[in-house]
Amino acid sequence: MLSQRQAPIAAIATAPGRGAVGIVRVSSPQDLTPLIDAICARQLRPREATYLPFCDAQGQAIDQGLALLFPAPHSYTGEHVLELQAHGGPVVLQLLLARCMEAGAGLNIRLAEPGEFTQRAFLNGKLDLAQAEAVSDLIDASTEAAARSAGRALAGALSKEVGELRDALIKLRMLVEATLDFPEEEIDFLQQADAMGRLAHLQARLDAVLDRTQQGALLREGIKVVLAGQPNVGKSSLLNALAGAELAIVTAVAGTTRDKVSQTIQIEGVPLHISDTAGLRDTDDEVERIGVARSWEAIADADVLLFMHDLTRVGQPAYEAEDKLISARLANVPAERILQVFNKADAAQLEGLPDGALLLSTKSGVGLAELRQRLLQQVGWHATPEGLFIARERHVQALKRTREHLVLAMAVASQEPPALDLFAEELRLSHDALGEITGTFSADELLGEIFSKFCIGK
Ligand SMILES: Nc1nc2c(c(=O)[nH]1)N(C=O)[C@@H](CNc1ccc(C(=O)N[C@@H](CCC(=O)O)C(=O)O)cc1)CN2
Ligand SMILES: Nc1nc2c(ncn2[C@@H]2O[C@H](COP(=O)(O)OP(=O)(O)OP(=O)(O)O)[C@@H](O)[C@H]2O)c(=O)[nH]1
Ligand SMILES: [Mg+2]
Repeated sequence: MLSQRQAPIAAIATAPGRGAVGIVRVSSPQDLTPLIDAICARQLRPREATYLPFCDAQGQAIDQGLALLFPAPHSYTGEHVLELQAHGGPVVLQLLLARCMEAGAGLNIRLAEPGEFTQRAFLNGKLDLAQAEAVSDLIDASTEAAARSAGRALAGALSKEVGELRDALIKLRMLVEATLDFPEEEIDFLQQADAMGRLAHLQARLDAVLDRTQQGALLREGIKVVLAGQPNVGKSSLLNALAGAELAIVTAVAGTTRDKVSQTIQIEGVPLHISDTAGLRDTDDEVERIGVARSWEAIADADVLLFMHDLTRVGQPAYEAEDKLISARLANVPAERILQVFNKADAAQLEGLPDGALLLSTKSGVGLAELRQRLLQQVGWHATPEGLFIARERHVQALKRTREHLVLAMAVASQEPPALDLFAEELRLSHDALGEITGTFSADELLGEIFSKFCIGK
């Protein structure tokens, strides 16, 4: 690992394809002069763009571009970074990258792994882990709200919240550890230092951060919504209405949809990955049967199951019989994940419906706005995107573990007599869990997992 880290790396740092300008960048702990001499044929002033020809091994110009040298440690990675800003065609950039590999052979240069520039920035203390993840989330953001929130996380919004919790935790730990050294004072400590009061305060702050982090994770991961129900109830019509486009075929024929049709839309910046599925029924049609099997798979995988009823058929014996069969099979889907909606409100009489039933007409648009709100409510979205930072499920889990150990510490402290060493240990475990977010305590394995999901050149 270490020797790998020490080799210079190179990659095309702009998305492959046609762009006006493209960048090949090199990051190296060693001095890059030999490579610069070979390609740029002159010295570069630090952090100053120089317009020059990029030379191949024969001294022929590959392109005319800007060379930019960031000497260590004042660069993105904290190492020496050379940027060759060229014309953005894929072939010229590949040529330039190949030229860097050739000219850097003596330095043992190799191609960069995905995320390796940012990983080096992390290892050299330029970014903490939460910020490094935000770099990737910024690039991958699928909504404007997600991009803005990733920008805030990159600027350190999550790190700052975590840092404040950490400081409070460290203060408490210092008090406890000091007391451990003077066992005769143990009994008084918890009262004198108001350990319980501090813990309660810390927990309240942690809960606030956890809430914001959960909202940030929703913004990043989005929600998997599956539209299901009997054939012909209007599932595909709803997908089209939500997406604002004719994505799925709609006909009056029951059994129109066979394959799952998926589309990501956004509501208040929260990405919703919506899947329309084949109507649920027993059928002799082989293709439709496979479609229905896929519907059930999608249902099992849904964050929210939007189960649709057809008001023009509710109460009819055949419809109700089918509904019973389906309901029995739905019994193992947690009730809080299911949102029941009643469609075709424009064409039916509306008596005898359950209280709070969500009425809809994909035809007239009635109930759509309410449905959007209910979808967000269902997954616990209550934030306004302004001021939010993007986060990941990993951060949520680490905060939950931090909280668990705080709660255990409180339990220990309220025993008679309190076991101060156990109290100290729970605080330490809480501190460790918190440290996983910014990467103070993170296994190599976790780091590998995180950075491998980046795009190449980042
Ligand atoms: N051309 C180019 N544009 C880019 C990047 C890049 O690597 N190259 N970035 C890549 O992601 C982002 C900018 N990130 C950067 C982060 C730090 C430094 C840097 O030079 N840091 C020094 C000096 C800081 C200062 O002067 O305040 C340092 O940290 O010491 C440069 C770019 C977006 N735009
Ligand atoms: N009156 C009325 N008709 C609707 C409404 N929504 C859908 N329909 C009609 O109901 C029929 C079935 O609509 P689809 O969207 O194809 O239904 P589906 O649930 O996807 O059907 P399958 O793919 O066969 O499972 C079509 O003729 C639609 O025009 C509505 O709100 N009101
Ligand atoms: Mg359909």
